Amino acid sequence: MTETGTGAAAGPTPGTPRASAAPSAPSLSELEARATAHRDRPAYGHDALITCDRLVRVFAADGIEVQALQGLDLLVREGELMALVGASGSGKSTLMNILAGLDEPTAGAAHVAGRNLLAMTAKERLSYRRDVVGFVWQQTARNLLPYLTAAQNVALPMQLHGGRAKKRKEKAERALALLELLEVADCRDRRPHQMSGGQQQRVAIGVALANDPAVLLADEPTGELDSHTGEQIFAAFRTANEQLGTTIVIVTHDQAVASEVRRTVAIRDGRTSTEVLRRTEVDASTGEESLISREYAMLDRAGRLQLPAEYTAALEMRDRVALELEQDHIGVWPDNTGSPGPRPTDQRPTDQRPMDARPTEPPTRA
Ligand SMILES: Nc1ncnc2c1ncn2[C@@H]1O[C@H](COP(=O)(O)OP(=O)(O)OP(=O)(O)O)[C@@H](O)[C@H]1O
Repeated sequence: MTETGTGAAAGPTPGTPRASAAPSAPSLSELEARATAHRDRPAYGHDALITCDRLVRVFAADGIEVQALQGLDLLVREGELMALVGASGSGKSTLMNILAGLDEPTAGAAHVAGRNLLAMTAKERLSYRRDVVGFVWQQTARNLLPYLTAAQNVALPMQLHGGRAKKRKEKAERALALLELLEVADCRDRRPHQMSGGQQQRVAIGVALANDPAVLLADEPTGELDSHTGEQIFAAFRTANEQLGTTIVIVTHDQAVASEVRRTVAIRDGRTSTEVLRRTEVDASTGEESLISREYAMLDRAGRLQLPAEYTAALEMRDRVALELEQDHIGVWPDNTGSPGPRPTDQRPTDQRPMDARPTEPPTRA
């Protein structure tokens, strides 16, 4: 096997050992062509609605530094309804606060709907929070003003919105239309304490949608609710996504919510680590529909890949691994320095088979 200290992306021709001779120096015209290609290629995330590029957020408290985000990359396309999951302390809320315009990253880049989140003036930040993003928080009490009715709560962001002023009647009509869409029109004249937690959260979604934001952010919106009510809240998000086309990002610990969306991104130690994509497949012969779900590891822009802990533990991989580029996948072997390298695949006992990173036919979980 070829021993290599660099990523497979710069590896040898598939299936052949890495050449030992140094490559010849590129000519001036080759260097020029490379520089032009580099300059002309589209920027990372140019076609995404949300782009987080190597986002870092360091908190300093009592002389101790906490790296809440450690170079997080994330792209969200317009019209997506996706979930963010991760252990407590992995950085989910930190990311949401940055996307909501409530906090600023220490380094990296973040763009939402064409706004650069690191270069907004106080005035731009205010207009961003009013018009570009809407948010729904876990604590139902944080989402609504207690002394206003549901209809008044939904109309309030429209009243605070500057510029193209809507007439009072139009605002009231839009507030009612949103409450109807979210199936809480019957609560329009009730104050929050006269509504259930689930009704309050649906009204809160109405408030977040009032100014027709490009993005709706929700941090644990079903956290304080029982599972049945949680399903109803998730249905309300789906309605907003499908009928209004709003892009929605939901942070959740709720497995039912995470498994309902097409895309779930997991954050680990302040970085995106894995992603589960789901799609519906129809059996050509029976016409039966089934949900196909596949888990992918994230490859960052520097070519770094985080291997799942259970995989590395199963093969006792630590510190170093050996890589081999094959025609359609990359093999990853535990470091067995001092012992012969892995034998060709067909002669290897099953328990010594490498972990394969194939571009096609990844494991499928229903
Ligand atoms: N204002 C702050 N000052 C200091 N440390 C902070 C601050 N906010 C967050 N942190 C730390 O940053 C890390 C990430 O926190 P964050 O709240 O983003 O995690 P989370 O994934 O949302 O967790 P949870 O699921 O428990 O809400 C944690 O170690 C947390 O203690």
